[in-house]
Amino acid sequence: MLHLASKSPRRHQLLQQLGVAFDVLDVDVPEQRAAGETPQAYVSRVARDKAAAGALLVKPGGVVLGADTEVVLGDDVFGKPRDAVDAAAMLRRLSGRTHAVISTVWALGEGRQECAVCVSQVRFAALDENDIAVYVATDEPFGKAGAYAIQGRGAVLIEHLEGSYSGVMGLPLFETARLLRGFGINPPA
Ligand SMILES: Cc1cn([C@H]2C[C@H](O)[C@@H](COP(=O)(O)OP(=O)(O)OP(=O)(O)O)O2)c(=O)[nH]c1=O
Repeated sequence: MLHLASKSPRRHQLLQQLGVAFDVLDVDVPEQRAAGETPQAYVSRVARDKAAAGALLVKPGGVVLGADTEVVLGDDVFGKPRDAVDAAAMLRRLSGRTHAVISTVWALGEGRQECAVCVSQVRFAALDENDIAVYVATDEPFGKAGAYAIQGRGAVLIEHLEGSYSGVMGLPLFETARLLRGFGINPPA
């Protein structure tokens, strides 16, 4: 049995796209970057913690997926904004620049643990204060790493994407499908 340890409706929707049967586990793990932790190491640790928290809830023999997505600019990691001021500050930093979106997925099964990493580059258009205020007022930035959603109105902010659309949205499907095959779960082609 496959389990997705995630509260993110985007991840549920993306995993459904693969056509595999799964259920959803409600897990809550702290997302706090440790001093000196690289962005890649942080994303991987949080994704693994989610999968490990889920693994405590399931019967032996199951496979648990956990994922984490963060927006990274230089050494700064932008998670989900705390409030509207934080969201506007993130969008101001992303304006007119290229940032990375790192999505890591861990799969934990009996006697087997594997992870996949997906890094995409996203170039934002130059935004003025009005663009930022209008977008924040849509409420879309909340609950999204970096305060935007590629799958929503945020699409109009993105000049260029190099990488994986599903990875930016929260669950890189090519990498996840490959990971699952290693656990004997074969998404139908
Ligand atoms: C960049 C970007 C992120 N996001 C979302 C995906 C994730 O839900 C969220 C990043 O936060 P995460 O901490 O990765 O995930 P989450 O807290 O929403 O869900 P869970 O930990 O329970 O699995 O940002 C989008 O929906 N679109 C985007 O374009």
